[in-house]
Amino acid sequence: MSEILQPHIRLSSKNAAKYALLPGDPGRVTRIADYLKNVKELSHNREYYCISGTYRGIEVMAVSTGIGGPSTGIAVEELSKIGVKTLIRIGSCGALQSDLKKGDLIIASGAVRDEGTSRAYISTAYPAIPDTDVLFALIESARRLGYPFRYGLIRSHDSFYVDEEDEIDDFWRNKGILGADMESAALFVIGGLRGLKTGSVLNVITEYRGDLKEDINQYAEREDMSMEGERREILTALEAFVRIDRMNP
Ligand SMILES: O=P(O)(O)O[C@H]1O[C@H](CO)[C@@H](O)[C@H]1O
Ligand SMILES: O=c1cc[nH]c(=O)[nH]1
Repeated sequence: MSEILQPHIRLSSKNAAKYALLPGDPGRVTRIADYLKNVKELSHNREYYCISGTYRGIEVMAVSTGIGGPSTGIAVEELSKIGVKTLIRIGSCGALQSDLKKGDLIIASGAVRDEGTSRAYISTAYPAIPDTDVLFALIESARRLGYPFRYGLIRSHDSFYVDEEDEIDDFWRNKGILGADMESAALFVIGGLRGLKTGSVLNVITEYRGDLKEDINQYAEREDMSMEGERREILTALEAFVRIDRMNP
């Protein structure tokens, strides 16, 4: 555990909690604060906005990762250095299956490693999977809260605006992949290599063959079911921390 100030998240072991929520968007950190008590603003540097607080008596942090594997990898490494042990991504994603609707949750049981960051660490023979306790805790929490969700494989990618994105989506859809994000694979692989417990719960903000740009604009403007999905994923992850903490107090 390092007392040295980490250069990107600008935190040291003095700031660490056992549990961290990892949204991509710094704006989501501000909204997470509404679910916590004793909220403290810890740091804000580049894409990393970091707060701490308590949820049902448990100390948690929320740290934004920015978009994509590289900035997520930096956050995960630096959080690990200061002593954070359990990290759950709460992200937005695009659905690849037609039964998934806006505001539904996808709990990732593994990620296709179609991005560069995890490959910079180790060959794709190494699996991108969450910690089993975290996965089960997320599933149980979503079930108890009564939220619509599916669990299964997702795809993490670096290719938001490539010309062939529809064809790529169709390829993975036909392999049964539920949705697409840009960070979960890096989180799972780096977390696995560093001995961390990781998980990922994603809010469907655009349906299969939906209007991606329009839907992301709606999310940025905090409209419709995407905000309800965000509320659901935050509570699912916080309740998962409570379950995990009961198992390993
Ligand atoms: O909403 P966040 O958590 O950033 O997640 C998704 O949104 C971004 C793209 O709009 C990517 O980071 C993708 O993974
Ligand atoms: O389609 C989408 C939507 C959000 N994030 C992604 O990575 N893909």
